[in-house]
Amino acid sequence: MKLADCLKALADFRQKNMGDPDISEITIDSRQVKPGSLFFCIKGHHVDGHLFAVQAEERGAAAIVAQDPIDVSVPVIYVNDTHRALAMIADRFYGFPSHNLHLIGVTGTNGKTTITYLVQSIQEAAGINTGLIGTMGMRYKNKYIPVQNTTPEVHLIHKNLADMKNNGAGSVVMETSSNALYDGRVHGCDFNVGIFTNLTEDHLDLHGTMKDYMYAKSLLFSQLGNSYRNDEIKAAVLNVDDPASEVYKHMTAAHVITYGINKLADYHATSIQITPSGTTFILEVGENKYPVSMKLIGKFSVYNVLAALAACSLSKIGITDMIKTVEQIKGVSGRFEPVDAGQNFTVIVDYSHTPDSLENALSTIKEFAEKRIIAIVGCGGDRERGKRPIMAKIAVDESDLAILTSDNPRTEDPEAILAEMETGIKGRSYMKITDRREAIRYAMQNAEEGDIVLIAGKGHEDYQIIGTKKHHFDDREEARAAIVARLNK
Ligand SMILES: CC(=O)N[C@H]1[C@@H](OP(=O)(O)OP(=O)(O)OC[C@H]2O[C@@H](n3ccc(=O)[nH]c3=O)[C@H](O)[C@@H]2O)O[C@H](CO)[C@@H](O)[C@@H]1O[C@H](C)C(=O)N[C@@H](C)C(=O)N[C@H](CCC(=O)O)C(=O)O
Ligand SMILES: Nc1ncnc2c1ncn2[C@@H]1O[C@H](COP(=O)(O)OP(=O)(O)OP(=O)(O)O)[C@@H](O)[C@H]1O
Ligand SMILES: N[C@H](CCC[C@H](N)C(=O)O)C(=O)O
Ligand SMILES: [Mg+2]
Repeated sequence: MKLADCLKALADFRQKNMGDPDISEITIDSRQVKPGSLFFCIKGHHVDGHLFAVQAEERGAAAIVAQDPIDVSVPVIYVNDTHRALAMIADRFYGFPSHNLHLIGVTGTNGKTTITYLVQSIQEAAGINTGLIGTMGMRYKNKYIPVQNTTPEVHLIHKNLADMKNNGAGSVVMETSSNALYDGRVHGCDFNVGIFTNLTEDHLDLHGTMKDYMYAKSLLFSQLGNSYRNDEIKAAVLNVDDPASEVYKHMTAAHVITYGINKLADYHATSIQITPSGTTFILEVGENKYPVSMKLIGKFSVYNVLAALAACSLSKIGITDMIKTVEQIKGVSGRFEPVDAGQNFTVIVDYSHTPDSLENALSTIKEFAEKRIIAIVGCGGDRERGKRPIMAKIAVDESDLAILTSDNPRTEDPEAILAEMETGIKGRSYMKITDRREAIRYAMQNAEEGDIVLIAGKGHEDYQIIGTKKHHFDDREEARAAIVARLNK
C-alpha cells in the first residue's frame, strides 16, 4: 500500500520530507524494521521510541510516524498521538479485518482465557471457523503465534485478524485486558459481542482505584452497538452477580444478555454440585431446564460456561449441541489442572494470581477436601503490590499449610516481595521457601495421603522471569519430577 493511502486513515497529520513510498509492513520496534517498513515512534513506559527513529531509517524504514520532532530524511508523518495513529493506519492497512468478522471480546479480572477457549471450542464444534487471541497465544487452525501480552499490540491484532479471516475464519474471540482497553490496543476493532466476567482487585498499579479499573473495562461496552450496520449482532453478555454489570448495562447501546447464579438471569445455573472430577448443574434458559455434567471444576467454572453459552447462542448454535461440547472439554491448560504421577495425594496447578482467583481455587478445593490443603503461593514482581498481603492472608486463612514462595520476581528482589506478602499474616503460622522449585519439592515430599496441594499463580507458564531473563520453569513438570523422585526413593 502507498503511504498516501495509509494516511487516509488519519483525520489530521502533517508530513515533513515529501514522498509517497510503498509500505510493506508496519512496526513499532526499530529492531524489526525491514526495507519498506512504516515505523511508529511510541513513547513507552521504559524508553521513548522517538530515540530509535535514526536506527529505523538506517534499517530501511520507508517512512516514520512521530509525535515529537525527529531528524531523519525519509518522509515523517507528524500526528498528535502515534499510538492512536498506529491503530487507525493498521486497521486500514490490513483491510479493516474486524468488519464482516464476528468478533467477540472478553474482559474481566478472571476467566477470560477460559471463556475464550470455551467459545472457540463451542463455535468450532458447530462448524464456525474461530480464531483465538489471548494469554496463551494466537491460535487459528494449526497455526500458533506466541504473544507477549494477553491482548497484543494493536497492529498485531489487525494483522492477525486479517490473517485469520483470509484463511477462512468467520469469527474471532479475543481477551481484551483492561490494560489494552485503557492503552487503546483495540482501537479499530469492531466488536459484535462483549463478555464481562467479573471485577476484583488486580492491576491497581496501572488503574489506581477500583473505580478507574471498572471504567477501563467499560470501554468495551460503551463502544459496543453505538452504530448498527444492517442487522448485525451487537450484544453485551453480562454477569448479573457482579455489581459492575449494572453500570455496563446502562453504558452500552447493545442488546444485553445476562448470566449468573445468585440472581435470575437469561442463562442461569442452579443445583450446582462440585466433586474432584467435575461439576454438575441445571442450566435454566427461560422456561427450559437442561442438566449439565462437565469435567471443569468449581463454581467459577460454571460462571465461565454460562458466559460462553450465552455468547455462543448469538451465533445461533443449538443449546443441546453447545452443552454436548462443554461436557467433552477436559480443561484448559494450567487452569485447575491436576498433576498425576501415581502419588496418593492430589496436586492441582492453577493460574490463580489474583486475590479473587486464589480464594475461588481454595474454596473450590475445600468443597471436596477430606484431609489437609497445602497452598503454594507467590506474587509477581513489577506488578500491583496491594494484592500481596491480601493473597498471603487468603492462603493462610484457607489452607492448612501455606507455603509462600516466588512467582515471577522480574526486576524486584524476591525477598522484598515476600516481605510485603508477610505483612498480611503477622503472627500467623506459615512457611516461606523463596526458591519456587524448592517450595514445590518440599510440598511433594511432605504431602500425606489424601492431602490436596494447590500450586497457584503460574498455571500454563513454562518460564520464570528473574530480572529481565526468562528461564524455563513449569510448575507441572516440577511437581511431577518431585513426585517421581519421592516414589523412587
Ligand atoms: C507496562 C506495559 O504495558 N508495557 C508494554 C509496552 O512496553 P513498554 O512501554 O515498556 O515499551 P518500551 O520498552 O518503553 O519501548 C517503547 C517503544 O520503543 C520501541 N523500541 C524499544 C527499544 C528499541 O531498541 N527499539 C525500539 O523501537 C519499543 O518497541 C516500543 O514501541 O508496550 C509493549 C508493546 O506493545 C508491550 O508489550 C508492553 O507490555 C508488557 C510486556 C507488559 O507486561 N504489559 C502488561 C502490564 C500488560 O499489558 N498486561 C495485560 C494483561 C493483563 C491481564 O490479563 O491480567 C496484557 O494485555 O498483556
Ligand atoms: N469466572 C471466574 N471467576 C473467578 N475466578 C476465576 C474465574 N475463571 C477462572 N478463575 C480463576 O482465575 C484463574 C485464571 O483464569 P483465566 O486464565 O481464565 O483468567 P484470565 O482472566 O484470562 O487471567 P489473565 O488476566 O491472567 O489473562 C484460574 O486459574 C482460576 O483460578
Ligand atoms: N496477565 C497477568 C499475568 C500474571 C501472572 C503471574 N504469574 C505474574 O507473573 O504475576 C499480568 O501480566 O499481570
Ligand atoms: Mg488470560
